[in-house]
Amino acid sequence: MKQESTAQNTPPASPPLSPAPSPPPSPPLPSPAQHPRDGGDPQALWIFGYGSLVWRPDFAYSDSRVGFVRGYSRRFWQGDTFHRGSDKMPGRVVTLLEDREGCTWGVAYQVRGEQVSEALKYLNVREAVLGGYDTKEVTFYPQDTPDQPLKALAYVATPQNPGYLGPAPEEAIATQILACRGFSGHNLEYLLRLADFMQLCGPQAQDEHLAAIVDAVGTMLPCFCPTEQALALV
Ligand SMILES: N[C@@H](CCC(=O)N[C@@H](CS)C(=O)NCC(=O)O)C(=O)O
Repeated sequence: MKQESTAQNTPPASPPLSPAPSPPPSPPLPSPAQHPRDGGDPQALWIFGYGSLVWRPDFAYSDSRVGFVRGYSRRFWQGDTFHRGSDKMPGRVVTLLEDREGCTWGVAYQVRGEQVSEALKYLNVREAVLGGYDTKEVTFYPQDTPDQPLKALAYVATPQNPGYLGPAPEEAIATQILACRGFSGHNLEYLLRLADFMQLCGPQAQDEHLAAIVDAVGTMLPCFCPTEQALALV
């Protein structure tokens, strides 16, 4: 899918200002030599999104492709106390787990010229400072041209970051998602928007971990829905 960005003229939204505690010092931005360049255009960079970035990149880009990376599985194993949770009730967002058999679908965005520094500056705050993610080079396979893979930059939350929660039963993850919200919205929205994206990718794009959490949420939701009596009090 080749999309002309509608975001080219809209400034990237920055995370909402909030009385959140002052974030830790920003980790150094990847230097131009450090991040993968698009072989075709030395001024271009591809950024791979596989969580909130698939529906809310919020930075200007010149092109985008739906596709996948091999050797990684997506897991709701990163805690989040800003965007989809709080210090008292951290939400769960996704990261990439190295997995030889794994395949993770998402969207790669091409940034060019001045878009590169703007995107990296914005994502450094949203992903690294506020989210605990590090950058990693991955090989991205566009859905339409899997024989022409691209080098891309991905933001990955490793087990060494303080927000990392690690594995839990999908039912426990679903309960946490149903209960949490942050400055970017409810954690359930995060889950369902990602599930919607995967639906759009078609039957070849499977994510059993994501599907199990969505199923668990569907089973539990009636318990979280207000009863008639509770609605009568509204
Ligand atoms: N790095 C992954 C995950 C990104 C992600 O979900 N990051 C959180 C930071 S904790 C975020 O940006 N959340 C914004 C939101 O939830 O709308 C991606 O490429 O999409």
